[in-house]
Amino acid sequence: MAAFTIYVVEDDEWYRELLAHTLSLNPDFTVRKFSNATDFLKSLANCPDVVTLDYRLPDMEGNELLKRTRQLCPEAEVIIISEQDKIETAVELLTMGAYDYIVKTRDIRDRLLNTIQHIRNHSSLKRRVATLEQEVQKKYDFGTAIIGDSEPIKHIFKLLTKAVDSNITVTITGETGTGKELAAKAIHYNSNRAGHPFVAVNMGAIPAELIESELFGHEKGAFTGASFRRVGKFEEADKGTLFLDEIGEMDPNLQVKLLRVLQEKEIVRIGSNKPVAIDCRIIVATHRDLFKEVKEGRFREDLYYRLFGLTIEMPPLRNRDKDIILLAEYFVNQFSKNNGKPVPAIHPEAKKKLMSHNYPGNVRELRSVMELATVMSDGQQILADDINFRKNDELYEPPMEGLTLREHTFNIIKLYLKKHDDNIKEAARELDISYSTIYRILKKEE
Ligand SMILES: Nc1ncnc2c1ncn2[C@@H]1O[C@H](COP(=O)(O)OP(=O)(O)OP(=O)(O)O)[C@@H](O)[C@H]1O
Repeated sequence: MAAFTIYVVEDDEWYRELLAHTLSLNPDFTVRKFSNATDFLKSLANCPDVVTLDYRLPDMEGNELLKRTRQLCPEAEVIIISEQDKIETAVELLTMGAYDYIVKTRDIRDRLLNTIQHIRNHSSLKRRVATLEQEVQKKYDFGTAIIGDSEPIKHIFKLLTKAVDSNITVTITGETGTGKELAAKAIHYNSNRAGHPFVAVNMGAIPAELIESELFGHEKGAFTGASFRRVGKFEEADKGTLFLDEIGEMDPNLQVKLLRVLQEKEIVRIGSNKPVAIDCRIIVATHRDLFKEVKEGRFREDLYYRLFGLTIEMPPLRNRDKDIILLAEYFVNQFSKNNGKPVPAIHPEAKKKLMSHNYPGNVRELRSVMELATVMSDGQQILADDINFRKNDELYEPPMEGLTLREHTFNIIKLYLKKHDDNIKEAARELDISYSTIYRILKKEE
């Protein structure tokens, strides 16, 4: 861990030396001592990680000093050291943002070291989260995350930039596997909402009776089985982005509710009557032609126009010939590196074979073909024989027409299970639903 700076502010010399000595025994700690508030405040041009603050100093009230410290160094944690064990004072100081309140007793040293250890763990966690956030952001830089150099994809980059620069509602359309979710993430992680959650919900994959509580949350006891309060996806995505995938599959009753939420900018948890304000950007996606759905009466016209903002149509891979090899090399590279293997080259004959396919499963299909080819190759070169396209009837493409929502849900779950070799955990993860939901739906259809 990096060096950790602690300022000890204490007018009683004996205590000041005791605390400073105890802390400086740890070689990672840099300790500075102050006997009054004035000198201490002057030193806050450089913020420490932690301050131990005597509650009674000759030149300033404890509350006031805590307030100023928090203003000057909001990231520094303040531990109040006090003579008295008064619960009201402790509560007041903790509410004002003090990290802990320690009374001058025999075990003060242990207590102080313990608290500082907590703070260190917490701050290293905070640093880790910040690094991870940066990594995620880098991962979704347009150029690095969305591979392509063809004219259609260059046009998409332009639209994505427009979406990032404004808060406009975005509808992403396109066939399965064309990168709709990837585009939504790229918008989010490049926008000023990037530091907040990106929450994805697949409207087609969640059973109708669960979707409302999934989106809006519920209070404890709102219905049988609601044994705890649950925050819905709208609240989870607070200050971030809510990605509603397969919006065209949304139940008509729910369409009305969604429209209301978009208009009022608030939701009401099931079992509650208290509205909760929401602040999240909405991005929706569909593989359907929503306007046609409106004309045929399956999608509400008012919701359609409410959602109508910027439409980004992801091009199918067959219209982006130029990107096929680029993407193929990218997936081989990524897969080999993730598995700690050398990166095989793609033989010209294999490239020819890749160029001759029409990719009904789009980029997702190319990705799985290339991952399998990497496994099948001798590690040096991917040959034409290593490239295997699945037959059309095996492709992952859920049938959408003429089914009830329940049948549709069941089929989707079966397809995801097939895709993950009956691994329920993996299927649940990808569908963003719980294990138990999968079990329950399978059981019902038996
Ligand atoms: N241009 C691209 N560059 C790199 N990877 C891509 C690109 N487009 C898609 N992918 C990858 O292809 C896979 C499918 O993409 P994604 O899930 O975003 O598609 P989708 O259109 O949302 O699919 P569906 O309609 O089935 O939900 C993902 O692994 C994604 O990372």
